Order: sequence, then structure tokens, then C-alpha cells
Amino acid sequence: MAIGYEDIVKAPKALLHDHLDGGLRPATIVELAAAVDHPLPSNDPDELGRWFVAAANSGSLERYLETFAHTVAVMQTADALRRVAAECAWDLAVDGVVYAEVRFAPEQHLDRGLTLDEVVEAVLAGFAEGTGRAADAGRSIRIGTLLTAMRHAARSQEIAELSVRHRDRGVVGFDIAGAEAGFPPTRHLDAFEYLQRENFHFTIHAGEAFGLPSIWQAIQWCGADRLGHGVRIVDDITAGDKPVLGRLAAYVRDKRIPLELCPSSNVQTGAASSIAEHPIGLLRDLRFRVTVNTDNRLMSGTSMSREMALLVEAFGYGWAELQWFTVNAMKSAFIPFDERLAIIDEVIKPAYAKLRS
Ligand SMILES: O=c1[nH]cnc2c1ncn2[C@H]1C[C@H](O)[C@@H](CO)O1
Ligand SMILES: [Zn+2]
Repeated sequence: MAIGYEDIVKAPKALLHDHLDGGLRPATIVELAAAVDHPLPSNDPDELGRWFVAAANSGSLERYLETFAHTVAVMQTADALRRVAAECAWDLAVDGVVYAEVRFAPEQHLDRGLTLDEVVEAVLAGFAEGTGRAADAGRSIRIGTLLTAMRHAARSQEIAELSVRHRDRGVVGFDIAGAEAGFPPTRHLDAFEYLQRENFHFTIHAGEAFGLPSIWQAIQWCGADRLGHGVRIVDDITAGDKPVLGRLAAYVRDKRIPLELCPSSNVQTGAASSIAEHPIGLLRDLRFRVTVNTDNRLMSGTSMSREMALLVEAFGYGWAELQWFTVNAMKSAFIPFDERLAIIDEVIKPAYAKLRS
């Protein structure tokens, strides 16, 4: 039986890779931009939403990233950051996401005088507000925050220390993002070594716009717990009736290193030519630790439910596969093991059992 979209929305979902500054509501951008006189490509929310998707459909990660100038520009005050975070929590909850790790780069939100700590505090307050409101409405969601350092900049050590400073207040991990080619993860080795000494968790955007060397560095030099995208690991797999894994692909699979795959985003930046041809099909068949993610809901005009629905349509997946992606994500989350298990056993498994029956 084909799975209906409304049922996918109802099914509990876990999301590990979602950017706060890539998920604003267009109407919120229009309002916030008016308050700070930031010129937008359109002041009509519907048109603006379409502009983001079209502009991000560039086939290049560098041009895709240019669209963030408009979201980052309106996220420069504590009030704006709190509002955007609260709306993010609510929007994810309404979409049936029960656990999300949402990331952003604090260093990009200092233009109007906030300190790094104030930026983080505002976002954490917004998540608390949004999750509280969602819980009151009967939609429980847990949000963990990841702090990102921009890989072209030189603040990763500072952002790593900021992450550790806020670890008991909702920050559960660290990441690096931005243009990948020319900015290898080893540029930030000091930060990763510091985080390892602190027993902290981190993921690295790698294997999206650049291939195997980036993935290899992220894992073998930097010690990443997960791969942000990591989709280019297929370059180390020889396809055929019996696919053959190279050393790196075998290592990633053997060690159960989670892949934060983002199907729509990859099609937009040219990392995959279509959803149907996205390597997620092969990687799932080979039982890599695959997870499904949104990356940037605004730039892709998407949601967790939509990403799942696209996969159902392209690969004929049923509830068994959707549950597998969801449990994979929950197993790979950066919150403590007992809390992950509680969500899997008490929320995810009972809901899918019902949907499957
Ligand atoms: O998919 C991505 N790859 C690399 N960098 C990205 C991606 N999506 C968003 N970013 C960047 C742009 C944002 O401003 C920054 C922090 O969220 O992370
Ligand atoms: Zn990303």
C-alpha cells in the first residue's frame, strides 16, 4: 500500500542536519528585513520563498551559499535570533519531527554588537520557547543545538570552546560548514583535537562539493563522529551486481559512521543529478548508517516529511525503511545514550508499529 503524505507527517521523525539560518519562514524574513532596512529580492513572502529555491538551484555549493546573505542579515539581534529559533522548533514539531539537531554559525551573528555567548543564549532561549509551545499543543519535540564554525574563517577554536561552555545548556555538538573545495577539515585540527580532549561530539561537512580526500581527512585526521552529507563516499564504491567497497568506504560502513544525507540539497548543489539517482538508494542497500535530512528547508522548499515522501516516490520505500532511517538518526544523535534509547523505544517504535499494522 502506498504511503500517504499525511501519514508521513504523523510518523515521528529524527533530523540531524538542519541549519537554523537555512530554515526561516519567508514571511519572517520580510518582517525582520523591514525592521533593519535590509533590501530583499522580493518583499512578498511567496515570491521570496520561490526566489530562495530558484537561487539555490545553481548546481554549485558556492552560489547556493550566497543566498544565506539574506537570512544571516536579519538574524543580528537577540530578539530576531530568539524568534527564528522558536519558529524553527514549532515548524519542525508540526512536521512530526520528535528529535532535531539544529546548527548555525554564531560568528555570523555579531554584526550588531552581540557577543558569541549572547548569540548562543538567544538561540537556546528561542528553542526552549518553541519546544515549550509545541509541547503545550501536544507536539513533543527535543532539540539539540550544534555550533558551526565557518571553514574559510579562523575562529574554529573559539567556537569549539563556546560549544563546550554551553554543553550543559543544550549545545550537543560542533560542526564546520561553508565552501568545501580549498578548505580542508585539517585547517581546523586544533579545534577537533581540543573537542576530543573534552569528550565532546562533532560532525564535519565533508564529501558534498569535494570528494574522498575531504571525507578521509574528516574521519582519519579530525576524528569526526559523523559526516555532514558524506554522499561522495560512493566514489569509493565500484557499482555492479556485487558492489565492491574501497578501503575508506569499507571503514565508514564497518565503523557505522553516520551519513547525514540531504537529498534535495544535493540535487540543488549538483552533488546528485536527481532524487532517483541519489546515492542514498545504493548506500541504503549496502546498509551504511544512512540518515535522511533537510539541510536547508528554506533554500530547498522542503521539510522532513517532504524528503521522506520524495524517497518513497523515487525508491518505493515503505514504513520499514522510514523507520530504519529514523532509528539510524536517533542512534547517531549527540544526546546521551539512555535518552536516545528512550525516544527509540517509547516514541519511534510504537508509532511505526501502529503505522505498519
Ligand atoms: O550544505 C551545506 N554545505 C556547506 N555549508 C552549508 C550548507 N548548508 C548551509 N551551509 C552554511 C551556510 C550557513 O550560513 C552556515 C551555518 O549554518 O552553514
Ligand atoms: Zn549543511
